[in-house]
Amino acid sequence: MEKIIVRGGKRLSGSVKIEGAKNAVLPVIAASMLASEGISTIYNVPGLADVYTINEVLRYLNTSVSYKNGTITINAVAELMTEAPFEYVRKMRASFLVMGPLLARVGHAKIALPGGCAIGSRPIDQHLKGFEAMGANVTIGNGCIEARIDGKLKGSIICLDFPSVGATENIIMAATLAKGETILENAACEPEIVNLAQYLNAMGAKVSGAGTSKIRITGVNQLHGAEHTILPDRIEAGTYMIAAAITGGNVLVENAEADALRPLIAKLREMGVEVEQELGGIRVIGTDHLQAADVKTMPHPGFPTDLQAQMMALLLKAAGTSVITETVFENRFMHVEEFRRMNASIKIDGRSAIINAPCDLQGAEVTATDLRAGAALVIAGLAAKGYTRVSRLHHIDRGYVDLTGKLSALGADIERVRVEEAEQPAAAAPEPLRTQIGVNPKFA
Ligand SMILES: CC(=O)N[C@H]1[C@@H](OP(=O)(O)OP(=O)(O)OC[C@H]2O[C@@H](n3ccc(=O)[nH]c3=O)[C@H](O)[C@@H]2O)O[C@H](CO)[C@@H](O)[C@@H]1O
Ligand SMILES: C=C(OP(=O)(O)O)C(=O)O
Repeated sequence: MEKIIVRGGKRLSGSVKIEGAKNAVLPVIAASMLASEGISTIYNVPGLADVYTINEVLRYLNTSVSYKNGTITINAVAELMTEAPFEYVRKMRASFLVMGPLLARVGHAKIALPGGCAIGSRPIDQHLKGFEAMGANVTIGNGCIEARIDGKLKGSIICLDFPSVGATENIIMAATLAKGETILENAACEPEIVNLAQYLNAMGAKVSGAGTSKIRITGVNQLHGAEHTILPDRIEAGTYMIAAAITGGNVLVENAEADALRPLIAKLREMGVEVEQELGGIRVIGTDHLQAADVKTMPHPGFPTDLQAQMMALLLKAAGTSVITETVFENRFMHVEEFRRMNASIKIDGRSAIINAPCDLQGAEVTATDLRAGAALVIAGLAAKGYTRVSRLHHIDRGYVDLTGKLSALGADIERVRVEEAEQPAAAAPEPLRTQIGVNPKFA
């Protein structure tokens, strides 16, 4: 197995380039299956494990996908298969995004229950509610979800209980080929949804209102392949901004878009970090006097849950008491236990983490419990005394292209090494799959 080994104490400086967004490219690749004519070309595609996984899912469904130098070409013209098996889907929850396109184009989809990060119960009831409102018959059994419609889906008015990103994307994709108009209310407003809608419209769809909570989709008869560029990854950008801040560094985060990062920028400034928009990116200049701040994660345009763990790492170095409240996922504090190994003082009270800082962070043997937790531990390691060794790197590889190389180029003392199995910490037991259907307790 591999580990990242980081020795804290270096100030980061220079510039780092941000890749295309994982959370934008996954739905875009899934949406490509809607094109019964022509080829799609997708630019600025990051070389991430999740991208390879969704490409494999599409290939299994009889779509031709090729990926070279950051560009994917997809030909989905052949007759599609409609069943996505467990061995692909379990790796990545976003595989479930093929359900909307399959249902719209072929009228049938049978998908194994999706996997994902160990960040709590992640039901898919809102996706299914949308498909059912459009006339699909949905059944669940033997670890699979099957949806079927005789003829075409029908446009409908759908109001989500919660602005779910995945449900919004799946329902928009399903509605593009439905008969009539679909109105989606309480829709998620994330920039990745705007990016998806732009692609769908380039394919011939009629989607308006993406980026607001009310999205209107008028069904069309057929969609065709199109060219599309993936927007920069705001979460990767935010991760490097926080890494720069925790080291008191001076880093230009190239391609980062300030509009998509407003809540993080506001919090960094509140903590005393200098953040400037420059031509070509965002510059972050750290301070040796970080101030405590309270953070509450929310759907966009609130503070993103995907930056919560990294922000916690930064708050461990800020003077005073900070409170982080996680409202999006019910169990996204798995990194707290790992931070405690690094001498962090954090108390959990329900959905809040109370941080007493500044902590005298010390390097330790830690485990990436999920994707962003992994990045956060590396960030904490940049500011800790001595060596921090992070294991379970497959989580980090889902969402970061060459995290070690990019941090090293900024001056961090960091390397990724292969270690013998016998040296693995006892904690490296296989992970249980934590996905379930049903109603999120918060909606019950
Ligand atoms: C591939 C991708 O884009 N992943 C992102 C997407 O995940 P994802 O699309 O899975 O996240 P959702 O917005 O759907 O989930 C948000 C909350 O709603 C709940 N929920 C969701 C759907 C549903 O049918 N029922 C239900 O109860 C979830 O359990 C969670 O508590 O948005 C999350 C929230 O910004 C991000 O953390 C993920 O990085
Ligand atoms: C939770 C995340 O991703 P996913 O929804 O793909 O598990 C993430 O990107 O932080």
